[in-house]
Amino acid sequence: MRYFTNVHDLGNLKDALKEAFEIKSNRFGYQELGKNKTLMMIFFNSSLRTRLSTQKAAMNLGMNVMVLDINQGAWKLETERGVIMDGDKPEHLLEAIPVMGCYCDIIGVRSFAKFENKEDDYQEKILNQFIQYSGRPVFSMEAATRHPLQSFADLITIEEYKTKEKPKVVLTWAPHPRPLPQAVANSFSEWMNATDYEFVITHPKGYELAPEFVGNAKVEYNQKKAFDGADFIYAKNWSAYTDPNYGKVINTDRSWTVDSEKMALTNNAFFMHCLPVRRNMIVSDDVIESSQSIVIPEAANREISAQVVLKRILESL
Ligand SMILES: CCC[C@H](NC(=O)CCC(=O)O)C(=O)O
Ligand SMILES: NC(=O)OP(=O)(O)O
Repeated sequence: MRYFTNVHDLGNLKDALKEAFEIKSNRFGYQELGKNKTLMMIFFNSSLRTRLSTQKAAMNLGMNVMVLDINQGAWKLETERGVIMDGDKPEHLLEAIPVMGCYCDIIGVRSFAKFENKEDDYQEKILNQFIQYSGRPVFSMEAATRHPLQSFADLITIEEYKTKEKPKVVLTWAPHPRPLPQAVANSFSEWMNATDYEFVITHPKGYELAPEFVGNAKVEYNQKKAFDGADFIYAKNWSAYTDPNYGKVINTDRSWTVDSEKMALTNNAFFMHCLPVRRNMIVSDDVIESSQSIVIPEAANREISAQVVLKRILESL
């Protein structure tokens, strides 16, 4: 595997899950693979889990790791071609990318949607320049439209906790004060649609995700109906996708916050969220602190999803 940007790059999901569970019980068993190999992690946006879990996964595999926060310490980067660079950006992405590629064997990139140009975001303009110009294998640490390391960890977690072969999984929108990317919701939907789970997406009107991510999911505008009989509740905020509201907050209705009254409608569902989470906006304190909340094991599985991906890329070098 040379690139990891979406669910299809992993191939057969059952095989990937088998490999994940094997690694989880033997995470230091492949240190020769990463010996004298360097991972470079490039962040255009903040991170805790991705930053720490991916570094840990690389160290488990015997790799060296370098981390670069583009907006702290590195030169501000011009990303538009043809621009006269007489402003506050001394370096162009088209030099910086191949230079970074000189110093490592594998590159991870985090570059959120900017909401300035929907086409640029949904064509993954930044991530694809790293793929095109770095000369190295590249994986996404959350790009404009997907967060595959998160979604793979989410799938591992559901497989660990499910009590039936085909659980009912509900992705629910919840309110947030800022315009957040659709990436986590898109990606979770893409991965859930690749399983044989019963998958439902619930959100207010106006928050429809792009059709290519909704796929065959059932869309239910009534959150309480969606929660009925659910085995897993996956909460996430996202900003509007459909024009003319792309990247906008069009609803902050706190009746969509996941609370214990709503969780009581479910089949004693587990609560999931990728974190970081805005308590009492997305979810009430008592729900995220309840015995049904699996957000910490979910975050712990980020080390495993990253290690499967890095191991497969190392094996292809
Ligand atoms: C893994 C999630 C990363 C990001 N989350 C945020 O940017 C949260 C920022 C905030 O709550 O102000 C998102 O929603 O895509
Ligand atoms: N879930 C996740 O990717 O967290 P960070 O943004 O903290 O990396």
